[in-house]
Amino acid sequence: MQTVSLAKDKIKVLLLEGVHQSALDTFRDNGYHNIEYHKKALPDSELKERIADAHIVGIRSRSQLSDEVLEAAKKLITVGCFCIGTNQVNLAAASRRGIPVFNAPFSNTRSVAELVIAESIMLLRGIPEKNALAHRGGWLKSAEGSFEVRGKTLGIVGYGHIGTQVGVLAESLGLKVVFYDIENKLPLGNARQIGKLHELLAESDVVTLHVPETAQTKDMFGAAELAAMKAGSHLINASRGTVVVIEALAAALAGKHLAGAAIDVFPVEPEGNGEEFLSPLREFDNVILTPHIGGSTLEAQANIGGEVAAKLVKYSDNGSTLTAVNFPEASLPAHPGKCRLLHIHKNQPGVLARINDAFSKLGINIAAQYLQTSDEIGYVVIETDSAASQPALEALQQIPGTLRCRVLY
Ligand SMILES: NC(=O)c1ccc[n+]([C@@H]2O[C@H](COP(=O)([O-])OP(=O)(O)OC[C@H]3O[C@@H](n4cnc5c(N)ncnc54)[C@H](O)[C@@H]3O)[C@@H](O)[C@H]2O)c1
Ligand SMILES: O=C(O)[C@H](O)COP(=O)(O)O
Repeated sequence: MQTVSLAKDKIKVLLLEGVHQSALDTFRDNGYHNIEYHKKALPDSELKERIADAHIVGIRSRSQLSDEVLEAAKKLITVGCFCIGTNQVNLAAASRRGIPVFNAPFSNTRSVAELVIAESIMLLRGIPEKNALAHRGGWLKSAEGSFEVRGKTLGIVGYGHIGTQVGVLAESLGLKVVFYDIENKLPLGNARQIGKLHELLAESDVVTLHVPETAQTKDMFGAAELAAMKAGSHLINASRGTVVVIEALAAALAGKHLAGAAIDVFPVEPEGNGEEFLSPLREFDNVILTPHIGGSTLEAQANIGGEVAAKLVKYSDNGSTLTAVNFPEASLPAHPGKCRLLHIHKNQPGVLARINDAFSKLGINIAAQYLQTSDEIGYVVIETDSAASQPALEALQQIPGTLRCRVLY
Protein backbone atom coordinates (compact mmCIF):
# COMPACT_ATOMS: atom_id res chain seq x y z
CA MET A 1 0.00 0.00 0.00
CA GLN A 2 1.20 3.47 -0.85
CA THR A 3 1.05 6.46 1.48
CA VAL A 4 2.14 9.76 0.05
CA SER A 5 2.22 12.96 2.00
CA LEU A 6 4.93 15.06 0.50
CA ALA A 7 6.16 18.59 0.07
CA LYS A 8 6.05 19.65 -3.58
CA ASP A 9 9.82 19.71 -3.97
CA LYS A 10 9.82 15.98 -3.10
CA ILE A 11 7.26 15.16 -5.77
CA LYS A 12 9.09 13.91 -8.85
CA VAL A 13 7.45 14.61 -12.19
CA LEU A 14 8.69 12.42 -15.06
CA LEU A 15 7.80 13.81 -18.49
CA LEU A 16 8.49 11.74 -21.61
CA GLU A 17 8.14 12.01 -25.39
CA GLY A 18 8.91 15.73 -25.58
CA VAL A 19 5.64 16.98 -24.16
CA HIS A 20 5.24 20.70 -24.87
CA GLN A 21 6.97 23.40 -22.83
CA SER A 22 3.51 24.51 -21.65
CA ALA A 23 3.43 21.39 -19.47
CA LEU A 24 6.71 22.32 -17.77
CA ASP A 25 5.49 25.91 -17.32
CA THR A 26 2.27 24.71 -15.72
CA PHE A 27 4.09 22.44 -13.29
CA ARG A 28 6.62 25.14 -12.37
CA ASP A 29 3.96 27.85 -12.01
CA ASN A 30 2.30 25.57 -9.46
CA GLY A 31 5.44 24.93 -7.46
CA TYR A 32 6.56 21.63 -9.00
CA HIS A 33 10.24 22.01 -9.84
CA ASN A 34 11.47 18.42 -9.46
CA ILE A 35 10.93 17.59 -13.14
CA GLU A 36 12.79 15.00 -15.19
CA TYR A 37 12.26 15.64 -18.89
CA HIS A 38 12.97 13.31 -21.81
CA LYS A 39 12.46 14.15 -25.48
CA LYS A 40 11.74 10.55 -26.42
CA ALA A 41 9.95 7.50 -25.13
CA LEU A 42 12.27 5.30 -23.05
CA PRO A 43 12.98 1.63 -23.70
CA ASP A 44 11.14 -0.63 -21.26
CA SER A 45 14.10 -1.31 -18.98
CA GLU A 46 15.06 2.35 -18.69
CA LEU A 47 11.43 3.34 -18.24
CA LYS A 48 11.18 0.98 -15.26
CA GLU A 49 14.27 2.59 -13.74
CA ARG A 50 13.20 6.19 -14.31
CA ILE A 51 9.60 5.61 -13.18
CA ALA A 52 10.61 3.83 -9.94
CA ASP A 53 10.79 7.05 -7.90
CA ALA A 54 8.34 9.17 -9.93
CA HIS A 55 5.09 10.40 -8.37
CA ILE A 56 3.64 11.86 -11.55
CA VAL A 57 4.37 10.62 -15.06
CA GLY A 58 3.44 12.25 -18.36
CA ILE A 59 3.56 10.34 -21.67
CA ARG A 60 2.19 10.52 -25.22
CA SER A 61 1.07 7.62 -27.41
CA ARG A 62 4.44 5.88 -27.64
CA SER A 63 5.28 4.86 -24.04
CA GLN A 64 3.74 1.60 -22.92
CA LEU A 65 2.69 1.65 -19.26
CA SER A 66 2.12 -2.07 -18.86
CA ASP A 67 1.20 -3.88 -15.64
CA GLU A 68 4.89 -4.67 -15.24
CA VAL A 69 6.00 -1.07 -15.67
CA LEU A 70 3.33 0.12 -13.22
CA GLU A 71 4.51 -2.53 -10.78
CA ALA A 72 7.94 -0.90 -10.88
CA ALA A 73 6.37 2.52 -10.20
CA LYS A 74 5.95 2.13 -6.46
CA LYS A 75 5.50 5.84 -5.75
CA LEU A 76 3.31 6.74 -8.70
CA ILE A 77 0.15 8.67 -7.78
CA THR A 78 -1.12 9.66 -11.23
CA VAL A 79 -0.50 9.36 -14.98
CA GLY A 80 -1.11 11.97 -17.68
CA CYS A 81 -1.47 10.98 -21.34
CA PHE A 82 -0.61 14.15 -23.23
CA CYS A 83 -2.78 12.97 -26.14
CA ILE A 84 -6.24 11.44 -26.66
CA GLY A 85 -5.51 7.72 -26.77
CA THR A 86 -5.04 5.93 -23.44
CA ASN A 87 -4.69 2.43 -24.92
CA GLN A 88 -0.93 2.57 -24.24
CA VAL A 89 -1.67 2.42 -20.49
CA ASN A 90 -2.95 -0.72 -18.82
CA LEU A 91 -5.89 1.16 -17.31
CA ALA A 92 -7.16 -1.76 -15.25
CA ALA A 93 -3.70 -2.24 -13.72
CA ALA A 94 -3.52 1.48 -12.94
CA SER A 95 -6.98 1.40 -11.28
CA ARG A 96 -6.03 -1.63 -9.22
CA ARG A 97 -3.13 0.38 -7.85
CA GLY A 98 -5.29 3.43 -7.15
CA ILE A 99 -3.69 5.49 -9.93
CA PRO A 100 -5.99 7.84 -11.87
CA VAL A 101 -5.10 8.36 -15.53
CA PHE A 102 -5.89 11.63 -17.33
CA ASN A 103 -5.75 12.61 -21.00
CA ALA A 104 -6.58 15.54 -23.28
CA PRO A 105 -9.82 14.51 -24.93
CA PHE A 106 -10.24 17.56 -27.21
CA SER A 107 -7.06 19.54 -27.69
CA ASN A 108 -5.70 17.89 -30.85
CA THR A 109 -9.01 16.95 -32.47
CA ARG A 110 -9.19 19.97 -34.77
CA SER A 111 -5.66 19.23 -36.04
CA VAL A 112 -6.65 15.68 -36.99
CA ALA A 113 -9.86 16.87 -38.64
CA GLU A 114 -7.99 19.45 -40.75
CA LEU A 115 -5.48 16.82 -41.90
CA VAL A 116 -8.25 14.44 -42.93
CA ILE A 117 -9.98 17.11 -44.99
CA ALA A 118 -6.72 18.04 -46.70
CA GLU A 119 -6.01 14.37 -47.43
CA SER A 120 -9.50 13.83 -48.85
CA ILE A 121 -8.87 16.60 -51.38
CA MET A 122 -5.38 15.35 -52.19
CA LEU A 123 -6.56 11.77 -52.69
CA LEU A 124 -9.52 12.66 -54.92
CA ARG A 125 -7.22 14.79 -57.10
CA GLY A 126 -4.66 11.99 -57.38
CA ILE A 127 -2.00 14.32 -56.01
CA PRO A 128 0.10 11.72 -54.11
CA GLU A 129 1.13 9.83 -57.29
CA LYS A 130 1.53 13.01 -59.39
CA ASN A 131 3.71 14.49 -56.64
CA ALA A 132 5.80 11.31 -56.32
CA LEU A 133 6.28 11.14 -60.07
CA ALA A 134 7.34 14.79 -60.30
CA HIS A 135 9.97 14.16 -57.59
CA ARG A 136 11.40 11.49 -59.89
CA GLY A 137 11.38 13.84 -62.91
CA GLY A 138 8.01 12.76 -64.33
CA TRP A 139 5.18 15.02 -65.58
CA LEU A 140 1.62 13.73 -65.43
CA LYS A 141 -0.65 16.58 -66.51
CA SER A 142 -4.00 14.84 -66.79
CA ALA A 143 -7.53 15.11 -65.42
CA GLU A 144 -7.92 11.33 -65.52
CA GLY A 145 -8.93 9.99 -62.08
CA SER A 146 -9.01 13.53 -60.67
CA PHE A 147 -12.17 14.75 -58.96
CA GLU A 148 -13.57 17.62 -56.91
CA VAL A 149 -14.69 16.68 -53.41
CA ARG A 150 -17.88 18.66 -53.92
CA GLY A 151 -20.84 16.32 -54.17
CA LYS A 152 -18.83 13.23 -53.16
CA THR A 153 -19.72 11.11 -50.12
CA LEU A 154 -17.51 10.96 -47.06
CA GLY A 155 -18.08 7.97 -44.77
CA ILE A 156 -16.96 8.54 -41.19
CA VAL A 157 -16.44 5.50 -38.99
CA GLY A 158 -16.52 6.63 -35.33
CA TYR A 159 -18.50 9.86 -34.96
CA GLY A 160 -16.89 11.25 -31.81
CA HIS A 161 -14.89 14.40 -31.18
CA ILE A 162 -12.83 14.05 -34.34
CA GLY A 163 -15.40 12.38 -36.59
CA THR A 164 -18.00 15.10 -35.94
CA GLN A 165 -15.53 17.89 -36.74
CA VAL A 166 -14.47 16.13 -39.93
CA GLY A 167 -18.15 15.94 -40.86
CA VAL A 168 -18.79 19.64 -40.27
CA LEU A 169 -15.71 20.72 -42.22
CA ALA A 170 -16.54 18.30 -45.04
CA GLU A 171 -20.07 19.65 -45.43
CA SER A 172 -18.71 23.17 -45.71
CA LEU A 173 -16.84 21.92 -48.82
CA GLY A 174 -19.99 20.41 -50.28
CA LEU A 175 -19.38 16.76 -49.39
CA LYS A 176 -22.26 14.53 -48.35
CA VAL A 177 -21.54 13.01 -44.95
CA VAL A 178 -22.61 9.61 -43.67
CA PHE A 179 -21.35 8.03 -40.49
CA TYR A 180 -21.29 4.74 -38.64
CA ASP A 181 -20.96 4.49 -34.87
CA ILE A 182 -21.84 1.83 -32.31
CA GLU A 183 -23.78 4.49 -30.39
CA ASN A 184 -26.72 6.53 -31.62
CA LYS A 185 -25.25 9.96 -32.26
CA LEU A 186 -26.74 13.36 -32.93
CA PRO A 187 -25.97 14.03 -36.61
CA LEU A 188 -24.51 17.51 -37.12
CA GLY A 189 -25.58 19.50 -40.16
CA ASN A 190 -27.00 17.18 -42.80
CA ALA A 191 -24.93 14.16 -41.76
CA ARG A 192 -26.76 10.85 -41.76
CA GLN A 193 -26.11 7.90 -39.46
CA ILE A 194 -26.04 4.50 -41.13
CA GLY A 195 -26.77 1.43 -39.03
CA LYS A 196 -24.57 -1.03 -40.91
CA LEU A 197 -20.88 -0.51 -41.59
CA HIS A 198 -20.98 -2.30 -44.94
CA GLU A 199 -23.78 -0.02 -46.17
CA LEU A 200 -21.62 3.00 -45.40
CA LEU A 201 -18.68 1.40 -47.19
CA ALA A 202 -20.76 0.71 -50.29
CA GLU A 203 -21.76 4.35 -50.73
CA SER A 204 -18.66 6.33 -49.66
CA ASP A 205 -16.06 7.81 -52.00
CA VAL A 206 -13.74 8.37 -49.04
CA VAL A 207 -13.90 6.39 -45.79
CA THR A 208 -12.17 7.89 -42.75
CA LEU A 209 -11.63 6.02 -39.48
CA HIS A 210 -11.98 7.72 -36.08
CA VAL A 211 -12.57 4.89 -33.64
CA PRO A 212 -10.50 4.28 -30.50
CA GLU A 213 -8.30 1.20 -30.09
CA THR A 214 -10.46 -1.40 -28.37
CA ALA A 215 -10.86 -5.17 -28.58
CA GLN A 216 -13.76 -4.51 -30.97
CA THR A 217 -11.84 -2.22 -33.32
CA LYS A 218 -8.75 -4.43 -33.57
CA ASP A 219 -8.46 -5.56 -37.22
CA MET A 220 -11.87 -3.95 -37.84
CA PHE A 221 -10.81 -3.13 -41.42
CA GLY A 222 -9.69 -6.36 -43.05
CA ALA A 223 -10.13 -7.87 -46.52
CA ALA A 224 -13.94 -8.08 -46.23
CA GLU A 225 -14.39 -4.42 -45.29
CA LEU A 226 -11.95 -3.23 -47.94
CA ALA A 227 -13.74 -5.34 -50.56
CA ALA A 228 -17.05 -3.80 -49.45
CA MET A 229 -15.72 -0.31 -50.22
CA LYS A 230 -16.70 1.23 -53.56
CA ALA A 231 -14.30 0.44 -56.42
CA GLY A 232 -11.99 3.43 -56.86
CA SER A 233 -12.65 4.84 -53.38
CA HIS A 234 -10.09 5.93 -50.77
CA LEU A 235 -9.34 4.99 -47.16
CA ILE A 236 -8.01 7.35 -44.49
CA ASN A 237 -6.81 6.06 -41.13
CA ALA A 238 -5.65 8.53 -38.48
CA SER A 239 -7.10 6.54 -35.57
CA ARG A 240 -4.93 3.63 -34.44
CA GLY A 241 -2.68 1.30 -36.41
CA THR A 242 -4.38 -1.81 -35.06
CA VAL A 243 -7.71 -0.91 -36.72
CA VAL A 244 -6.60 -1.72 -40.29
CA VAL A 245 -5.03 -4.99 -41.40
CA ILE A 246 -2.19 -3.42 -43.31
CA GLU A 247 -1.46 -6.45 -45.54
CA ALA A 248 -5.12 -6.51 -46.60
CA LEU A 249 -4.92 -2.81 -47.44
CA ALA A 250 -1.76 -3.40 -49.46
CA ALA A 251 -3.58 -6.16 -51.38
CA ALA A 252 -6.59 -3.90 -52.06
CA LEU A 253 -4.23 -1.22 -53.41
CA ALA A 254 -2.20 -3.68 -55.46
CA GLY A 255 -5.43 -5.04 -57.00
CA LYS A 256 -6.48 -1.42 -57.75
CA HIS A 257 -9.78 -1.87 -55.92
CA LEU A 258 -8.89 1.23 -53.90
CA ALA A 259 -7.64 4.31 -55.72
CA GLY A 260 -5.58 5.50 -52.78
CA ALA A 261 -5.18 5.83 -49.05
CA ALA A 262 -3.81 8.15 -46.39
CA ILE A 263 -2.39 6.36 -43.37
CA ASP A 264 -1.04 8.13 -40.28
CA VAL A 265 -0.93 5.23 -37.82
CA PHE A 266 0.59 1.78 -38.19
CA PRO A 267 0.51 -1.57 -36.38
CA VAL A 268 4.22 -1.15 -35.69
CA GLU A 269 5.70 2.34 -35.63
CA PRO A 270 9.39 3.24 -35.38
CA GLU A 271 10.67 3.85 -31.84
CA GLY A 272 11.89 7.29 -32.82
CA ASN A 273 12.72 9.64 -35.68
CA GLY A 274 16.07 7.95 -36.37
CA GLU A 275 14.66 4.48 -37.00
CA GLU A 276 13.64 3.20 -40.44
CA PHE A 277 9.93 3.09 -41.18
CA LEU A 278 9.02 -0.34 -42.52
CA SER A 279 5.67 -0.93 -44.17
CA PRO A 280 4.25 -2.80 -47.17
CA LEU A 281 2.59 0.51 -48.09
CA ARG A 282 5.88 2.20 -48.93
CA GLU A 283 5.76 0.95 -52.50
CA PHE A 284 2.48 2.71 -53.35
CA ASP A 285 2.75 6.23 -54.76
CA ASN A 286 -1.01 6.69 -54.32
CA VAL A 287 -0.76 6.36 -50.53
CA ILE A 288 -0.05 9.35 -48.31
CA LEU A 289 2.12 8.08 -45.47
CA THR A 290 2.50 10.32 -42.44
CA PRO A 291 4.44 9.50 -39.25
CA HIS A 292 1.59 9.57 -36.69
CA ILE A 293 1.33 13.35 -36.81
CA GLY A 294 -2.45 13.75 -36.93
CA GLY A 295 -2.37 15.64 -33.64
CA SER A 296 1.12 17.08 -34.03
CA THR A 297 0.56 20.79 -34.52
CA LEU A 298 2.11 23.40 -32.28
CA GLU A 299 -1.34 24.68 -31.33
CA ALA A 300 -2.53 21.23 -30.29
CA GLN A 301 0.64 20.36 -28.40
CA ALA A 302 0.67 23.68 -26.50
CA ASN A 303 -2.97 23.24 -25.50
CA ILE A 304 -2.47 19.61 -24.50
CA GLY A 305 0.60 20.45 -22.40
CA GLY A 306 -1.28 23.02 -20.34
CA GLU A 307 -4.48 20.99 -20.12
CA VAL A 308 -3.04 17.68 -18.94
CA ALA A 309 -0.45 19.25 -16.63
CA ALA A 310 -3.24 21.28 -15.00
CA LYS A 311 -5.24 18.09 -14.39
CA LEU A 312 -2.23 16.37 -12.82
CA VAL A 313 -1.47 19.39 -10.64
CA LYS A 314 -5.10 19.61 -9.56
CA TYR A 315 -5.18 15.95 -8.61
CA SER A 316 -1.91 16.28 -6.72
CA ASP A 317 -2.93 19.50 -4.93
CA ASN A 318 -6.61 19.03 -4.42
CA GLY A 319 -7.59 15.41 -5.16
CA SER A 320 -9.92 16.24 -8.05
CA THR A 321 -10.30 13.31 -10.44
CA LEU A 322 -12.68 15.04 -12.84
CA THR A 323 -12.26 13.56 -16.38
CA ALA A 324 -10.01 10.70 -15.20
CA VAL A 325 -10.50 7.85 -17.68
CA ASN A 326 -10.20 4.90 -15.27
CA PHE A 327 -11.33 6.25 -11.95
CA PRO A 328 -14.38 7.54 -10.04
CA GLU A 329 -14.70 11.22 -10.92
CA ALA A 330 -14.76 13.66 -8.01
CA SER A 331 -14.86 17.42 -8.56
CA LEU A 332 -13.64 18.95 -5.31
CA PRO A 333 -13.72 22.53 -4.05
CA ALA A 334 -10.68 24.25 -2.50
CA HIS A 335 -10.05 23.27 1.13
CA PRO A 336 -8.61 26.36 2.86
CA GLY A 337 -7.64 25.81 6.50
CA LYS A 338 -8.46 22.09 6.40
CA CYS A 339 -6.41 19.05 5.64
CA ARG A 340 -7.81 16.70 3.02
CA LEU A 341 -7.36 12.95 3.16
CA LEU A 342 -7.71 10.87 0.03
CA HIS A 343 -8.59 7.23 0.50
CA ILE A 344 -8.67 4.90 -2.49
CA HIS A 345 -10.04 1.44 -1.85
CA LYS A 346 -11.49 -1.62 -3.52
CA ASN A 347 -15.19 -0.98 -4.02
CA GLN A 348 -16.55 -3.38 -1.42
CA PRO A 349 -19.37 -2.99 1.10
CA GLY A 350 -18.73 -1.36 4.47
CA VAL A 351 -15.62 0.71 3.78
CA LEU A 352 -17.22 4.09 4.44
CA ALA A 353 -18.86 2.80 7.62
CA ARG A 354 -15.49 1.49 8.84
CA ILE A 355 -13.80 4.82 8.11
CA ASN A 356 -16.47 6.79 9.95
CA ASP A 357 -16.36 4.34 12.83
CA ALA A 358 -12.55 4.62 13.11
CA PHE A 359 -12.68 8.42 13.04
CA SER A 360 -15.45 8.49 15.62
CA LYS A 361 -13.45 6.23 17.98
CA LEU A 362 -10.46 8.56 17.61
CA GLY A 363 -12.64 11.64 18.19
CA ILE A 364 -11.68 13.07 14.77
CA ASN A 365 -14.23 15.53 13.49
CA ILE A 366 -15.09 15.17 9.79
CA ALA A 367 -15.66 18.63 8.31
CA ALA A 368 -16.60 17.38 4.84
CA GLN A 369 -16.73 14.03 3.08
CA TYR A 370 -17.08 12.98 -0.55
CA LEU A 371 -17.50 9.49 -1.96
CA GLN A 372 -17.42 8.39 -5.59
CA THR A 373 -17.29 4.82 -6.78
CA SER A 374 -16.82 2.89 -10.00
CA ASP A 375 -17.21 -0.87 -10.43
CA GLU A 376 -13.81 -1.61 -8.96
CA ILE A 377 -12.73 1.47 -7.06
CA GLY A 378 -14.07 3.57 -4.20
CA TYR A 379 -12.68 7.07 -3.68
CA VAL A 380 -13.37 8.78 -0.35
CA VAL A 381 -12.18 12.30 0.34
CA ILE A 382 -12.35 13.54 3.92
CA GLU A 383 -11.58 16.95 5.37
CA THR A 384 -10.44 17.32 8.97
CA ASP A 385 -8.49 19.81 11.08
CA SER A 386 -4.78 19.72 10.28
CA ALA A 387 -3.96 18.59 13.82
CA ALA A 388 -5.86 15.34 13.21
CA SER A 389 -4.19 14.52 9.90
CA GLN A 390 -1.60 12.02 11.15
CA PRO A 391 -3.88 9.84 13.31
CA ALA A 392 -6.52 10.06 10.59
CA LEU A 393 -4.05 8.87 7.95
CA GLU A 394 -2.90 6.02 10.17
CA ALA A 395 -6.53 4.99 10.76
CA LEU A 396 -7.25 5.02 7.03
CA GLN A 397 -4.27 2.79 6.31
CA GLN A 398 -5.79 0.10 8.56
CA ILE A 399 -9.13 -0.05 6.74
CA PRO A 400 -9.47 -3.41 4.89
CA GLY A 401 -9.53 -2.97 1.11
CA THR A 402 -7.35 0.16 1.19
CA LEU A 403 -5.28 0.61 -1.97
CA ARG A 404 -3.73 3.97 -1.28
CA CYS A 405 -4.01 6.97 1.07
CA ARG A 406 -2.70 10.46 0.74
CA VAL A 407 -2.98 13.62 2.80
CA LEU A 408 -3.12 17.11 1.29
CA TYR A 409 -2.54 20.14 3.51
N1 LIG B 1 -3.38 10.26 -35.51
C1 LIG B 1 -3.32 10.97 -34.43
O1 LIG B 1 -2.35 11.66 -34.17
C2 LIG B 1 -4.49 10.95 -33.50
C3 LIG B 1 -4.80 12.12 -32.78
C4 LIG B 1 -5.89 12.10 -31.94
C5 LIG B 1 -6.62 10.94 -31.78
N2 LIG B 1 -6.28 9.82 -32.46
C6 LIG B 1 -7.09 8.59 -32.34
O2 LIG B 1 -8.40 8.87 -32.76
C7 LIG B 1 -9.31 8.19 -31.94
C8 LIG B 1 -10.65 8.90 -31.96
O3 LIG B 1 -10.56 10.15 -31.32
P1 LIG B 1 -11.87 10.93 -30.85
O4 LIG B 1 -11.39 12.08 -30.05
O5 LIG B 1 -12.76 11.21 -31.98
O6 LIG B 1 -12.52 9.84 -29.90
P2 LIG B 1 -14.00 9.81 -29.35
O7 LIG B 1 -13.97 8.90 -28.19
O8 LIG B 1 -14.54 11.18 -29.18
O9 LIG B 1 -14.82 9.12 -30.54
C9 LIG B 1 -14.70 7.78 -30.87
C10 LIG B 1 -16.03 7.33 -31.49
O10 LIG B 1 -15.88 6.01 -31.97
C11 LIG B 1 -17.06 5.29 -31.62
N3 LIG B 1 -16.75 3.87 -31.61
C12 LIG B 1 -16.12 3.14 -30.64
N4 LIG B 1 -16.01 1.86 -31.02
C13 LIG B 1 -16.57 1.77 -32.26
C14 LIG B 1 -16.76 0.71 -33.17
N5 LIG B 1 -16.36 -0.53 -32.88
N6 LIG B 1 -17.39 0.99 -34.33
C15 LIG B 1 -17.82 2.25 -34.62
N7 LIG B 1 -17.67 3.29 -33.78
C16 LIG B 1 -17.05 3.05 -32.62
C17 LIG B 1 -17.45 5.85 -30.28
O11 LIG B 1 -18.80 5.60 -29.97
C18 LIG B 1 -17.17 7.34 -30.48
O12 LIG B 1 -18.27 8.02 -31.01
C19 LIG B 1 -8.61 8.21 -30.56
O13 LIG B 1 -9.06 7.14 -29.75
C20 LIG B 1 -7.16 8.09 -30.90
O14 LIG B 1 -6.79 6.73 -30.87
C21 LIG B 1 -5.24 9.80 -33.32
O1 LIG C 1 -3.90 9.69 -29.13
C1 LIG C 1 -3.56 10.74 -29.68
O2 LIG C 1 -3.92 11.85 -29.29
C2 LIG C 1 -2.73 10.68 -30.91
O3 LIG C 1 -2.44 9.37 -31.28
C3 LIG C 1 -1.52 11.54 -30.86
O4 LIG C 1 -0.51 10.94 -30.09
P1 LIG C 1 0.92 11.66 -29.94
O5 LIG C 1 0.77 12.71 -28.87
O6 LIG C 1 1.85 10.59 -29.52
O7 LIG C 1 1.23 12.27 -31.25
